[in-house]
Amino acid sequence: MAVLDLFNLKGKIALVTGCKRGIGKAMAEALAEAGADIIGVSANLELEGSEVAGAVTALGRKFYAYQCNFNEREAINSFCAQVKADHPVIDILVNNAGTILRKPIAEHPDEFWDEVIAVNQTAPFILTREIGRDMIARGSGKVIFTASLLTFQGGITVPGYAASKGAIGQLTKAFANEWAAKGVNVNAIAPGYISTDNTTALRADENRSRSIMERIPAGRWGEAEDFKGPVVFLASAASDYMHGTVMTVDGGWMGR
Ligand SMILES: NC(=O)c1ccc[n+]([C@@H]2O[C@H](COP(=O)([O-])OP(=O)(O)OC[C@H]3O[C@@H](n4cnc5c(N)ncnc54)[C@H](O)[C@@H]3O)[C@@H](O)[C@H]2O)c1
Repeated sequence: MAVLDLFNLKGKIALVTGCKRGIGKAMAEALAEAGADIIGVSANLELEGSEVAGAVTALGRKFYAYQCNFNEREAINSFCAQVKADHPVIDILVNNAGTILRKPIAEHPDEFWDEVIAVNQTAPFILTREIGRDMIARGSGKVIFTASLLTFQGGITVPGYAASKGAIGQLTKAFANEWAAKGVNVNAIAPGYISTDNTTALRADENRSRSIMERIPAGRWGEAEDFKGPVVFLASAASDYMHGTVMTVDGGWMGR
């Protein structure tokens, strides 16, 4: 196969969670540019007529909008049943949706812990198990988890986030160990410090923002667009021999 054909996703269908904005939106658009139709899912009924839906359809690809609050276990189960009934074949699953709730550990409420673990850890586990089950039956599929620098580090005031993203690193390996021989690639992308709504407060704090930037070897914060290449790579035949990898996209932060 010619090398550029390895990245071609024509005829594939990709489910991207949390694709209304930020990294998920850039990834959905990139997968569509590479040829895939997109199933988008968001916590609210906000994807109908959204910018991402417009961008995907303008490329001549289909966009299917779904709603699911990943903080509700029953909603996840019904979403999985519905999307599998509507789309018997899903080739690519991108577990991007995530949330972060900050408070020092001594005052950290149970509700913060429960919500962050539910959205960042339990939902991607259930989705991957349910949608991946059909992938292993077919003998092909690509799963991409979204990790973080806090997959490797503890962070400050975000214990649930660090615990859930650490778990994502382990789940990536656990799924890969069972599914690599069944033709399904399971890998993760670990973003560094990226300019999205997730980091608005951090970037507004001039001192913290400057000290973060001084530690990034690339000398700049990341942008959502920096994830377009990595996601297409992990979703395509170009990465067929990659299993259980947590790929940092962090301007060099982890190597420092
Ligand atoms: N921005 C960064 O610096 C950074 C760093 C490391 C990891 N990440 C991870 O990258 C992913 C995308 O983050 P982003 O920066 O684009 O953030 P974002 O806040 O712009 O997007 C997060 C997405 O997740 C969705 N989401 C949140 N809670 C949900 C729920 N209960 N149910 C369903 N969907 C829900 C949101 O609707 C949104 O579309 C997340 O998993 C995040 O943890 C981001």
